[in-house]
Amino acid sequence: MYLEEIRNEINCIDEQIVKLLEERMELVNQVAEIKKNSEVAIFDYKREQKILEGVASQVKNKRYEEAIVGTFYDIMKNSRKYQNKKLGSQE
Ligand SMILES: C=C(O[C@@H]1C=C(C(=O)O)C=C[C@H]1O)C(=O)O
Repeated sequence: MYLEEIRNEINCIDEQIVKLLEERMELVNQVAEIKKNSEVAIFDYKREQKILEGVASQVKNKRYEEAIVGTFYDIMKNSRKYQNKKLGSQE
């Protein structure tokens, strides 16, 4: 495949990822609403570790595992950043 063709495929995948990330953030926003009215902390280390372990076990090609797990780590870091901003925390 030529560079342009490969990049077009990447663009299609990116569109799907953006759509799914937006859906994920809608749910994160709902979680934040619940946290706002309770004592539940924004950061849940155990939950994040479980998610990362689950992601690692789903990756079929182990050459990509580090990159994909790292991506999910960043997704959750930004999810927390969003929640902290929404809830006005200094974290
Ligand atoms: C969304 C939550 O808040 C944080 C972000 C998470 C995520 O983006 O998946 C998971 C755990 C928490 O550290 C949650 O508590 O479920």
